[in-house]
Amino acid sequence: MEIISDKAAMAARSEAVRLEGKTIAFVPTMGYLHEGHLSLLKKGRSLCDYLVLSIFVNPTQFGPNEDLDAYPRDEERDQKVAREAGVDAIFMPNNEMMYGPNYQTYVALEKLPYHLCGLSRPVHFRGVATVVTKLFNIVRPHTAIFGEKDFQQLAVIRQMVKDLDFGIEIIGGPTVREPDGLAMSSRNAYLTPEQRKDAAALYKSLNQAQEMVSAGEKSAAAILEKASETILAVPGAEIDYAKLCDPATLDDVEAIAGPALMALAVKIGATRLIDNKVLEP
Ligand SMILES: Nc1ncnc2c1ncn2[C@@H]1O[C@H](COP(=O)(O)OP(=O)(O)OP(=O)(O)O)[C@@H](O)[C@H]1O
Ligand SMILES: CC(C)(CO)[C@@H](O)C(=O)[O-]
Ligand code: BAL
Repeated sequence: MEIISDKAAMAARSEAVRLEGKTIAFVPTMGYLHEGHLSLLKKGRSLCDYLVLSIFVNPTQFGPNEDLDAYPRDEERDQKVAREAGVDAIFMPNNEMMYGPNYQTYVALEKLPYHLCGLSRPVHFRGVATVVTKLFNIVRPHTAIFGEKDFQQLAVIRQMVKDLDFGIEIIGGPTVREPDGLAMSSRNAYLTPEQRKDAAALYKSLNQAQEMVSAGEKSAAAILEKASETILAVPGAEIDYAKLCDPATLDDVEAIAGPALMALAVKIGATRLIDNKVLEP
């Protein structure tokens, strides 16, 4: 496994792999790897000849009062885990390599970011779309894999790849969960043991919503009221949003008439967690 921090070296490696007629799968991450990331790496490994993992905590997708500086990091452990997962190259640039002096170009979508996480994190998706564009141009993958836990991010990337003709196949991987249902996330490391137990309320509320829909409930308001009740039973929980929306446009849905995305962002103490489930009538 190669560890590459220089973008020209990464581009040259990808070019050499392509010239050999091999295919490249790419899993972009911010590191502090867990089983969710591993499931994406496994998918990539099975799909292509050469597997690239990137680890870069991208400053442009964090707002001024967010957790950029606190974001958990463990390079040594990540490298060990990546080697065991069969990664061929880790691309881990630094901020100067990605955003040099006088940096001034950004990629912004006009509709999808104006929903869900984009409302509470106004610069977030512009930062994600920009860094993923840069990573795609450096790594030049045939296929890239993203987690469904970040449902809106996956939608943004699919739209961007289609609109800008990237010619990269985008694959979504299902959310990997802890035994109590909590979606795995690097940010789970911020939770105290008590908060960690309480955090299972997000998954519980998604399942309750599916049960209501399966029992014939159509009203989004009724479903979301029950979800709020379950989540707010947790001491110190604060709902950033709890929404039912169209999985394609992310527009709000008032009555369930087909598959609907239930999306949650909840602060447990200082930690903001997201989760989602597509509810099937
Ligand atoms: N539990 C999970 N199951 C499947 N994929 C996941 C899971 N958690 C994260 N991913 C995916 O891994 C990729 C890298 O995500 P990232 O490094 O931000 O991890 P994270 O654990 O989501 O961190 P954060 O705490 O910032 O949300 C993204 O495509 C993300 O959707
Ligand atoms: C896609 C990504 C690596 C871009 O920084 C990040 O948003 C993430 O880890 O989901
Ligand atoms: N997994 C999304 C990265 C972020 O929250 O910034």
